[in-house]
Amino acid sequence: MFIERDVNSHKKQGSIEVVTGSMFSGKTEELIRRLKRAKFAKQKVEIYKPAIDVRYSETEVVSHDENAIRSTPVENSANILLLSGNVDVVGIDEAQFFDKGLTDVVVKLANMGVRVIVAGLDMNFKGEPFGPMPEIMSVADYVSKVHAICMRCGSIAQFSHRTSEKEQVVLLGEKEVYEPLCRSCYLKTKKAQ
Ligand SMILES: Nc1ncnc2c1ncn2[C@@H]1O[C@H](COP(=O)(O)OP(=O)(O)O)[C@@H](O)[C@H]1O
Ligand SMILES: Cc1cn([C@H]2C[C@H](O)[C@@H](COP(=O)(O)O)O2)c(=O)[nH]c1=O
Ligand SMILES: [Zn+2]
Repeated sequence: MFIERDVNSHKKQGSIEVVTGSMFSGKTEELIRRLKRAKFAKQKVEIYKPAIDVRYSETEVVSHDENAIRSTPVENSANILLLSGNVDVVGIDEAQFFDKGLTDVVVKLANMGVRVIVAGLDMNFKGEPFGPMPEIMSVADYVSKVHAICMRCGSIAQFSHRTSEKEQVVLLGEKEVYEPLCRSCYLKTKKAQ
């Protein structure tokens, strides 16, 4: 489990943390856990998500287990910078859906002394890097890769397999459209398609 060296350390120096993995791997729960701890430490916390992600709520980040935290939906990464004056900690969920400018935004925030925590899918359903996530992982101070459980064999899963035939990269959905799979089950399933 990720433990902050010092919840207040960003006051001396900003930082970038990334929580990544497949769908159902616990990214949002981990993001909420870290942000709630920052709130207990009386820090000013702001949470953003892309405006397109309205699956559970327009104004909350919600995990698959229905843990929730208030959030601001934003149209693009530049808005995050505009809205984050005087903030100690910035949380960003579903970061894969943001534009490539998100990398610059998180670096600028960290350089201003902000602790930035980014959660997002590392790969799309094709197993390819997703949106700005690869760049953000490379500039991050800390990267936590979390895993789901494979729905076919019970191993550790890192792929988000799409069970529908739709081909566009962005397709919002839950268990009706996606299942987490391990490498071996993902490859077998793709071969059989
Ligand atoms: N196959 C699975 N493997 C692990 N967790 C699962 C699975 N299916 C459902 N879950 C639930 O999803 C929760 C994680 O939800 P969440 O934090 O929203 O994940 P993510 O943001 O990575 O999609 C787990 O605590 C668990 O209760
Ligand atoms: C793999 C994949 C996922 N999506 C969508 C599906 C969900 O709406 C989100 C991921 O949510 P989670 O919090 O990580 O469970 O992303 C997509 O649009 N395209 C994909 O390839
Ligand atoms: Zn498997």
